[in-house]
Amino acid sequence: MITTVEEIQRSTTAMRSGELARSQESRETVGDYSVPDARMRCRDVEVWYGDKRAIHGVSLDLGRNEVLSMIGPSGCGKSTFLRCLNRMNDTIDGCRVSGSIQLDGEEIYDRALDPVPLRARVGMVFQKPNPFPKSIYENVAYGPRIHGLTNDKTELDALVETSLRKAGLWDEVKDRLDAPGTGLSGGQQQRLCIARTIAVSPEVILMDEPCSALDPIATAIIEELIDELRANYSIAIVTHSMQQAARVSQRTAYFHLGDLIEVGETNQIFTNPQHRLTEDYITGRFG
Ligand SMILES: Nc1ncnc2c1ncn2[C@@H]1O[C@H](COP(=O)(O)OP(=O)(O)OP(=O)(O)O)[C@@H](O)[C@H]1O
Repeated sequence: MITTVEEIQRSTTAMRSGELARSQESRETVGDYSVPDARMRCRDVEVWYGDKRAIHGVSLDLGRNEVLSMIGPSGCGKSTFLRCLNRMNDTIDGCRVSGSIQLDGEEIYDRALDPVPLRARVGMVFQKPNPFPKSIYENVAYGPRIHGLTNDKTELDALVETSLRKAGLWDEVKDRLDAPGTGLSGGQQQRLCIARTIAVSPEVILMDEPCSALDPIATAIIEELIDELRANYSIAIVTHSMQQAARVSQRTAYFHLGDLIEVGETNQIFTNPQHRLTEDYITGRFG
């Protein structure tokens, strides 16, 4: 136990020199960031907010039918990197992205590529459930309607039902499809947002801390759902919960101050991390 001012100073100096030693460790990514037949392939991605570099040359693949977790201390760039994958950063003033990000071999930052259909192919679920102020039915039907995915009302009804079923919500809402989406519980609203994302036939679903506003029961339901969705989609999830990363993902990427420090099989990252910074984070030495 630290009792005197001198001890506090000694301890602080030791911590600083430890941090310095770690900061001088290699920031080359440890582990294989590539996967065969990747759904998304990111190479040397840099992100700047004005003159501040938030992501430093990150290369990382997202495989087919996998859940990839992105973890790391607050401010390390997880959300920034996630938002690159469907060009959501385009909406932020002063944000610049460079490097290569491909979806099925196609450069998503190509000037000729329209980000609106891209965001249907790479859907996003946010931290706070954000249903439209419309009925449950309309929340799901809106996307397919604007993207012209169905020919008539019968097809649209069927698509709404399928999407709500895939999101595990149909049985709870089938008798009140005209009720407002905002009247559902938080966990149901998040599943409604997932149904809305699924309805436009995405290839990839990005999730930015999708359970952080939910209670443990609603969280467990969403985690089960993520596991089921993996059969049809590639999923990248940002989470602050290492337990959640361990439960839902097959691979985990550890970010630190804008660098991708380590990536590998989730089990290996949590039981046998190769980089000191990863180990410090998962053992709770900082974060
Ligand atoms: N819109 C923005 N404008 C300027 N800087 C930003 C913006 N968004 C993020 N940043 C900065 O970029 C860095 C990475 O932030 P980001 O939100 O991606 O981190 P994070 O790992 O997702 O953090 P958290 O876990 O706290 O959500 C931080 O230094 C942050 O301050």
